[in-house]
Amino acid sequence: MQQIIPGKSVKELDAAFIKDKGITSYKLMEQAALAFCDWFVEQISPENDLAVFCGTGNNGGDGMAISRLLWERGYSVKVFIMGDPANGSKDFKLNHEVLPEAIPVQLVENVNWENWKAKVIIDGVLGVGINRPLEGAYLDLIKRLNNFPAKRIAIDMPTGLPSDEILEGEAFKAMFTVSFQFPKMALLFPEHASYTGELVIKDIGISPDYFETFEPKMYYLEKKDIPELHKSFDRFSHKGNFGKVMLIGGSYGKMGAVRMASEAALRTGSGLVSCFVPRCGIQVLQSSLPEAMVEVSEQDHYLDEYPPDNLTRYDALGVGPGMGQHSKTAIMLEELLKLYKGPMVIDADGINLLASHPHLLNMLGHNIILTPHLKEFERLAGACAHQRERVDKVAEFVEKFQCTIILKGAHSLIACPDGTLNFNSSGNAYLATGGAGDVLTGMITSFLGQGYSPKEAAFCGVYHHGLAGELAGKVNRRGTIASDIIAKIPQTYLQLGIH
Ligand SMILES: NC(=O)C1=CN([C@@H]2O[C@H](COP(=O)(O)OP(=O)(O)OC[C@H]3O[C@@H](n4cnc5c(N)ncnc54)[C@H](O)[C@@H]3O)[C@@H](O)[C@H]2O)[C@@H](O)CC1
Ligand SMILES: [K+]
Repeated sequence: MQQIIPGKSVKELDAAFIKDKGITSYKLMEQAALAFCDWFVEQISPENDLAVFCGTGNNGGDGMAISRLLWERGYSVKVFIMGDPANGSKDFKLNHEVLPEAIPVQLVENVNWENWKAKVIIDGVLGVGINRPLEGAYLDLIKRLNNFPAKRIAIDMPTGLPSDEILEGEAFKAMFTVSFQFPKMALLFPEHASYTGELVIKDIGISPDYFETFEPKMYYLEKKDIPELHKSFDRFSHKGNFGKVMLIGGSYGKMGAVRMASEAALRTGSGLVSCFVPRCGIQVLQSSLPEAMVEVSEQDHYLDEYPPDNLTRYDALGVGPGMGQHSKTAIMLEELLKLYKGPMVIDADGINLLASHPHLLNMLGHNIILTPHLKEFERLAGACAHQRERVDKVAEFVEKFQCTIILKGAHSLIACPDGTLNFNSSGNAYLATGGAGDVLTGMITSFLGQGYSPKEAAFCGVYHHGLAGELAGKVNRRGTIASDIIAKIPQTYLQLGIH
């Protein structure tokens, strides 16, 4: 998996790579520029005139190299330099020197903005070298570019965005950020969505072993990582191999949640799916999901204090969807935690009950995966000012209670008891729809039931869920509903080449 390291470590990483490979830093910059251009030519046709803004550090060096390479590929390019080129970094200067004379170059301070035009703005002003908020001429430039009607593309980082912290002040509002080798952590924060735009990661050839010495252990979960996590089944496999799981939840008016989680478990491949619901749920489930078996609790409208009998029948449990927060249900959850030693996902009202009965937290452990969204997590662990703080709190929580946490959102964070923090790459905004979380619970429960470890189940569940959302979103766009995501689960296996 691709490791994410702090922006301040990038120089050290590059230096180790360059030394080891016996190449120059200029060559590495050229590789980065080529990777950017390979992506660019697929997106933007040469009819568009380009304005490339370059600082005088290595981000500006990238900008210069990209200007040359795109000009060679037939684009009309103009270069604008922010800062004093005489004080530029070594590789900025080298790339400045080899810039073809046909490319016009101007200092930003000399630009007459009246009648200035460009269809595409490429931001190579500052990258991971940023060490303070933008001010003065830098701030003026970025504000101007943000208001300009052009397509905006950032090289490595949008200028002004710190690589690992929350933005203070202003930054370039990119529609696309093409980041080299790994996503800088701040590009994954929800607060920065309008600055990062669509995130593209381009490999520049630095292999994973160069990352290993760096802390913290943060990773980016990508499509290529998923197939090897999957178990293979053959034609002699029987439904027992695919696991027997139970989804526990539902309450009066919220039976859909447990129904969707159960269908998602079936679509993810579970051999047998049972539900445990209040009495009022039996008709709903039996008539809308005939593949699932149903057991009922004594009460009509909520789950009473007694968990289902004989829990050892199940390979995994998923608890919480639509469950409500009745005090009797809290007792049932406590009993479950006492009695069931197999793997378990706890979601939604299950998490809310943990938050309102904190003594239960000490019963968590390696076999348990919690799947809170941001607000549910804050109910568990206290309010957080922003995602940076939340990431730290998630890591602390997991260290303390030794369970897995999946903090849901764009780039869901999977924090594991082995100390790793893993950000997901799949998914899109169409996943933000009622019931999508229930679908995720069903999927992870299914993987646990199929014998995947909690870490493998969390990775596969989150990745496939995001991918199903992407596939559903392609067809249904803003009209995507959770059932559409369920319907696309089988196709995610096809897309990943898994049988
Ligand atoms: N060999 C390498 O080091 C590679 C670097 N790459 C590029 O190099 C970039 C990092 O380059 P640098 O380390 O030179 O840093 P940057 O080019 O990001 O920044 C240059 C300098 O700007 C100054 N600065 C910081 N904050 C400022 C502010 N708010 N206002 C004005 N000036 C400010 C700092 O002195 C900083 O060193 C990466 O983001 C990436 O684009 C890529 O070419 C890949 C290879
Ligand atoms: K930039």
